[in-house]
Amino acid sequence: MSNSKQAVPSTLPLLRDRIDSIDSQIQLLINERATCAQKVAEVKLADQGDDAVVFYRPEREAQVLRKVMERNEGPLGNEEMAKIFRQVMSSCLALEKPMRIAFLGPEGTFTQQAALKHFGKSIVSAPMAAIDEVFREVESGAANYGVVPVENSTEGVVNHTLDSFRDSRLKICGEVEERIHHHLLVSPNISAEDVTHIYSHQQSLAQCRAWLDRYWPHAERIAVSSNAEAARLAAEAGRSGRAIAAIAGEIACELYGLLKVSSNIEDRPDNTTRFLIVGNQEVPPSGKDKTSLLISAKNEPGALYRLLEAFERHGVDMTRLETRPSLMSRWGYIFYIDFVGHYLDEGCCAVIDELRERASEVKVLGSYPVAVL
Ligand SMILES: O=C(O)C(=O)C[C@]1(C(=O)O)C=C[C@@H](O)C=C1
Repeated sequence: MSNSKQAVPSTLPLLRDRIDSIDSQIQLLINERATCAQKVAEVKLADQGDDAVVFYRPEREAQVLRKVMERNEGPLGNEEMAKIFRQVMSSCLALEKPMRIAFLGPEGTFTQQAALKHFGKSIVSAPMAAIDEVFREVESGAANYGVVPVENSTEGVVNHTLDSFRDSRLKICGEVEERIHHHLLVSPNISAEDVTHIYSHQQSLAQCRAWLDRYWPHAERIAVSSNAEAARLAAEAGRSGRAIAAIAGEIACELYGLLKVSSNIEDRPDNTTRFLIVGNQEVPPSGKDKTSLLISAKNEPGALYRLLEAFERHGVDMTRLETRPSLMSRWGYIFYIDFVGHYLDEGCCAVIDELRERASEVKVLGSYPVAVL
């Protein structure tokens, strides 16, 4: 084993020898860990059987990554170290069973970026044209899990995602938050000075409006179906010598071989989107969880108050309340509520039991680990 107390060599060749020695130890340990993961898969198969076996364990992954961050002593930062272990676990899970993850496409969207952040890069990611198609792909078993956007700090909730839970039996198995950084991108053989049109999704054009007004006031802004589509169009135009630019993220930049003219051009530096992981499994407690509910309130005076009062009385911290038309009656509404804790926790269980008496419908969408990365 490497002894970190040894005197650190001072010459480049000796330092590189030391790095080679450490690398060989790391490589042995990673393969030892992967062998353990293979044994875990055998135990899971023996315990659960071929049809019911669930290899992906979100609660365990969250616990592993939290421990990594808690014991980290640097110089690498906690998040950087957790990302390394995220990929190690992704590779180990792929050894147990390769995961096919459906996401709101096309290739290059922030949702794909979020899927790779949450599951690591050893997955097969499948782009879907719409959010309900992501749900259907997972419900049919064609994908193991799905990743969909649920809210953005600038634009608010994604209604299509909330509405998809009304009729779906899928459970929320996790969440991931992605800082949304927009970049101005052009094809490598295009000069930025020649750009006359800037393509992006309407939301992204809106999120970069002040920057565009200041630095590119004369460029025409063209809204397209997604940032990834804008990046594809910029790459395609570049091949025929047409000077158009795209506003898109890192993954689209890499995917379509574009160059960054300007980075992080979003007007609000805290621009963040939260994504949900949906699947066919309930997740056991991880020690730091949240729960999402769908509730149909009775159409009577004080109905909403009585629902919310139960949380306060049981000391359960409600973190989100969204309203959507119920579609069951013209002015009926359903409520999406997030709260801190797992539905199996005593206080949360008591609240849910009371809600079932006070509401016309209570659907537990899932309890899942609070986002770690
Ligand atoms: O502990 C398990 O259940 C494992 O399968 C091992 C492991 C890991 O690499 O740590 C891999 C995949 C799971 O999603 C969780 C953890």
